[in-house]
Amino acid sequence: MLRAAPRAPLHRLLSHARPHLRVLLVGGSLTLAGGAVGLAQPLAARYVIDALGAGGPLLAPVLLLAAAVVVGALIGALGSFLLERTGQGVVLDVRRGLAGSLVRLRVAEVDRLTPGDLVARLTADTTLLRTVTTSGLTDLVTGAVLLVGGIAVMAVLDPVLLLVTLGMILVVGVLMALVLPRIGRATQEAQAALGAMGGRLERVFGAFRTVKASSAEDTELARLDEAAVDSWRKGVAVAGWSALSGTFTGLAVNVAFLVVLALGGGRVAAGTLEVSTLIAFLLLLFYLMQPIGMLVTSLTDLQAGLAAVRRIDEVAGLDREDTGGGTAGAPEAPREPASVVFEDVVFRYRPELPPVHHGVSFAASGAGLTALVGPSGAGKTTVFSLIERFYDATSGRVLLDGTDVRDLPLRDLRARIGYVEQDAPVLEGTLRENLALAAPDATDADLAEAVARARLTDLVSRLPGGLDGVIGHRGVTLSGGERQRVAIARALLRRPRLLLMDEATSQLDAANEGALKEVMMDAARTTNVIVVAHRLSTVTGADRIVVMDAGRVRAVDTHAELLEGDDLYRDLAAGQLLAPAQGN
Ligand SMILES: Nc1ncnc2c1ncn2[C@@H]1O[C@H](COP(=O)(O)OP(=O)(O)OP(=O)(O)O)[C@@H](O)[C@H]1O
Repeated sequence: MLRAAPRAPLHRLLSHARPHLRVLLVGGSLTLAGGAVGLAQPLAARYVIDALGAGGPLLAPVLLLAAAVVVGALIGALGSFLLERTGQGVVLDVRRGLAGSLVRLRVAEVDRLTPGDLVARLTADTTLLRTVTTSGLTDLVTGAVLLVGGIAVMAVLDPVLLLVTLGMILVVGVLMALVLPRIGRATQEAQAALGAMGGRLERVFGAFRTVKASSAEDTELARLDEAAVDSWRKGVAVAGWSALSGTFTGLAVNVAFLVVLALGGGRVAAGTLEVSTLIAFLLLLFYLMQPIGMLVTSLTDLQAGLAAVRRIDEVAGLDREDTGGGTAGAPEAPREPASVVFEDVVFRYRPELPPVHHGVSFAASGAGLTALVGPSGAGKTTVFSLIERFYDATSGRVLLDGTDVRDLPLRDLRARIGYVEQDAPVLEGTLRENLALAAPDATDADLAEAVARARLTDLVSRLPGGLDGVIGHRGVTLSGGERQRVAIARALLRRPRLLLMDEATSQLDAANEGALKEVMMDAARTTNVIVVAHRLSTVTGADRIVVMDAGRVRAVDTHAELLEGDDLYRDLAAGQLLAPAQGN
């Protein structure tokens, strides 16, 4: 679904760990030191056994052994705390970066993505990085160093028995080379399935009432279940491969132990090997299980981490908006009405789709009301999307105040505009938060003014908590008309120089419609207001009406002139009982 990231995943994984290099080095060194102290334990044990055999004083050897155990444990604990803390830091950094990328994605990218999958990338995939970028990396190094250290000590103790150990290590190495790529693949598939499950859940909650009303719970549940089972299956595969490698590693160590015991025991019986040396060797062999286990686990984690990095980096490769520069939200004085000009605009949503605009041209400047009317699908809402630069025109130009919108910093461009979407989305939170979304610095007086202008006073007095009353997820606790007016108040608070209003196709009763018309006419006295009108009754008094049909502008005129001169407009008006159709 998403493009692959440009850089090698291992490189990217290491780049996430790099800012924490110093703490990683300290944590890793402590783990290493803890391990080294552990490495000394078999030698201390040999010292105790020799002292026992010789009947010498025991206090010093026993104290040394106890110190090795306690100090090793303490150092190890501190090291692992530091690494875990760093791991959480890496996850925080990556989540921040990813959240920044997600929020700044271009609208066109979001059109083709599944939000649920993006959520999984931000939550589940980033979590996978916690271990791998810290203890995973340090365990890899520490495990390798300790393994080499252990082998060196073994070489000093007995080179023949060492050969048996090396054979065992070779078997484990070959095994890991076979298993690791499979673990990596299965992890990535498991994460993708988790993302798909998020997507399917979001599909259900995005249309929850429709799902219920359609009695579609069971079919939707089946889709969710399918994704859950898919993720489970891949997770089980990872568990299977991990268990297999763990078991074979354990088996290899045990076989090596038995062979060393048999060979060493024979040599002890023959008097060619000290019993203390054999015991020390066997202890070392078991001690080596720890670095070998570290290596196996960290390499397995590394596979999971690389899978997560691939999925996270796919988001980093998506197109983002450059919102930098500009003077966001800073009120400009005086706020003159902005002018809008469309110059022969051709636009297609995606290269493979046919154009939605086939050379749209019109101009709307100064204070006043411009209405865009036309049949469904004519391209009216798309006009707004191009002004806001949610998309860029394929050819032709969109000018705001005489400047091509592509040449304006996005923040500056959008700071001039108030936008009321057709379905007037309301965000979860309080009414105050919803209103101040586009104008965080709005004072109580500003809020009160916008509430009054958008005819929301009744709602504020009815809502428990007033302005601080909580509005449910997607505004479900509000009526359609209230949502529309909340969106209008939000747009007005921005003190826009251009107000774009996409009229709701439904939801408004006569009283609401009248209120909306008043708000619109009121705003049009000082602002350039462009409205996509589905009800012609809302715009009969507009200064100009732009009639669109199938991606083209048919006519621009007043209501009275259009009734006279434009067939389509006359039909639209007749359909809404505003004027008799031709021939009636
Ligand atoms: N994000 C999108 N991706 C692809 N095609 C789209 C997208 N949004 C709209 N379209 C298509 O573009 C065409 C014009 O849509 P637009 O929403 O501008 O029409 P409209 O005149 O506002 O319609 P309505 O009156 O029904 O709201 C439609 O055919 C629609 O299917």
